[in-house]
Amino acid sequence: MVTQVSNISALQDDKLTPFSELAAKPQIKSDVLVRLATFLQTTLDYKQLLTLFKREIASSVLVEGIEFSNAEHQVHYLDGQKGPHSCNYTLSAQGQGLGEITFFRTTRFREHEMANLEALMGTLIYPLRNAMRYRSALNQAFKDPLTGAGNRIALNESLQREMELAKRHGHDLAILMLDIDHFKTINDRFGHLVGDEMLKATVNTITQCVRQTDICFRYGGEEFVVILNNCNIANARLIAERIRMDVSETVLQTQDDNFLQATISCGLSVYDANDTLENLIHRADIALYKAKNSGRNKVCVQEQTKKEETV
Ligand SMILES: Nc1nc2c(ncn2[C@@H]2O[C@H](COP(=O)(O)OP(=O)(O)OP(=O)(O)O)[C@@H](O)[C@H]2O)c(=O)[nH]1
Repeated sequence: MVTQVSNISALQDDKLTPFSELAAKPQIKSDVLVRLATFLQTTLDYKQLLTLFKREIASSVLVEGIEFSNAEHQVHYLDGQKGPHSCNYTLSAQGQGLGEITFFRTTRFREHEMANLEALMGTLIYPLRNAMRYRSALNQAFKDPLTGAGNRIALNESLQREMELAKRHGHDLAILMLDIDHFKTINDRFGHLVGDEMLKATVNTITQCVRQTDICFRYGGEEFVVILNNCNIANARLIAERIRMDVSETVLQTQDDNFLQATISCGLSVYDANDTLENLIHRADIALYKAKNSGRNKVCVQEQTKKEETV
């Protein structure tokens, strides 16, 4: 299989500076570029943007697949098919890296087609930069700035979506509500900054104990919720136990060389098709209350039947 990869070129702003001299000159009429630029201003969604771009350039250059990746924004997207021939570009705007874009197709890209492609890409740079900025702003709006965990808005959105998916596909879904034990004492003895460090360390430990698709949210001060999708009660208990153990074994070294260890109490509830978001959270909250009242550093379950049990 022959793979054609063009020399990687740095596309800066709307100007392309290829490492190798391309003899061919672009043959794109200015009205095509204006039309394309106008189209690309209609969305801030990078996936839509790339789909639009692929569709709109079809009359100038046939492209069967576009792959875009941006490590900083954790974006990797393929529109269409990968083919045996490809040309790849590193994109940047005003010195800011925008990621890599690769065009694929079954037949070889001719030099004049690459020249056209590069001219067309000039219209993509700023809309793509805006789309990346928008994505970053959206992500920030859903994050707790201290710990990096999702915030309450993100929790509500994600849990609602996961509940709908679980209902539609008959998947299991469980949530954990976790609360650091005697956190007030840590704040009182060592100060709020150390308390903050403890919150961050706890989120780190929690996220290391779960799959990437299971997301951790800060529910309140020192309270967190983890959504465990595709997870039945037995597995949810195991995960909750693992988090409880790992948190109790994590040692936080303060700047004054104090070594702190915290424990966590956990309430678990499992989604039932008749549940509302509030019900599901409420049951996890009741289970957490039970764990606190029965000595802390424990995992408790609150089932739909209102039967409570300790792991
Ligand atoms: N450092 C820090 N402390 C916080 C933050 N948000 C809430 N808190 C503190 O968290 C503490 C919570 O205390 P309590 O609700 O009494 O709970 P607790 O001391 O953990 O006791 P139990 O939950 O019953 O084990 C309070 O002292 C809050 O001020 C924060 O962002 N940073």
